[in-house]
Amino acid sequence: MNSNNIVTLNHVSFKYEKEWVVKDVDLAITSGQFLGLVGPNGSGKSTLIKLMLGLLKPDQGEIKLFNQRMKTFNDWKEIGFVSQKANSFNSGFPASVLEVVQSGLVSRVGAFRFFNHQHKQKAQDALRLVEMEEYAHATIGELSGGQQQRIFIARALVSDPKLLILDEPTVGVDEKHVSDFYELLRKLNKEQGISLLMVTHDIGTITEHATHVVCMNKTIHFHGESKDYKEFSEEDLNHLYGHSVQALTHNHHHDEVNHL
Ligand SMILES: Nc1ncnc2c1ncn2[C@@H]1O[C@H](COP(=O)(O)OP(=O)(O)OP(=O)(O)O)[C@@H](O)[C@H]1O
Repeated sequence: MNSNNIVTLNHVSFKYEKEWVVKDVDLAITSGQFLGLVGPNGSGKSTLIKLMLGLLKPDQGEIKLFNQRMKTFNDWKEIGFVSQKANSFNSGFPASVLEVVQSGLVSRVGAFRFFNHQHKQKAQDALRLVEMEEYAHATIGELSGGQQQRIFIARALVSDPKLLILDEPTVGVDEKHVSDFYELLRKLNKEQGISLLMVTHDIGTITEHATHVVCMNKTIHFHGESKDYKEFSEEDLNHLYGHSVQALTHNHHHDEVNHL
């Protein structure tokens, strides 16, 4: 047992129906890491995250959060989650940015109580962290995909989590804003000390940002420091993805990356 472990998976396997989707996964996320999770379409990345969040139950193996068994763990404010479709709000959706961010505190406040000044302050602090303070009173649907993404990160940060899990957060973010987005993640990781787990298809760029990389296709094929992932050969990747990924590692355009 490592006291720095935030998430620990021991021999975790899961199937929705007959086929294993996650098979015998051993993995630890330790405090301070920025872990990039990559793998082909349908390789079990989102399923693995749902298992970590307690939304699915493993068929085999065990998951611990902060060294506590999932069954007894109830400190969910320690884990923030931003889902895949968080940045596709309909432009008519009638909620202000501040309301969306405050809604991240509902589990603390209780569904039928009102937000007080302190909650509003926390929401404003979270907006400052993602550099969206001036949009507090804007309507969420008016913002661009990239701006909405930041708001949903603020919503996940409002309860001061130790781990932030992001499922494909750069999808829908304008390409010219992707580097600003990575800069935000760097700041959260290095300056705020928040550990990050990010699912991404950007196998070409993730090693520049993440401290560690996990590459999976049902089982884990690589888990280590980003610098060592670069040595995981193109041949290994082609084998794993079942086709040539050479072009993809040098081209970060989403349309092409999504073919993985
Ligand atoms: N609710 C479900 N019921 C049945 N099968 C499912 C369900 N959700 C996912 N699957 C299947 O499980 C496998 C893994 O899916 P998962 O979404 O975890 O992969 P992924 O790596 O996140 O994929 P992508 O990169 O395309 O988002 C796929 O074959 C998928 O079709």
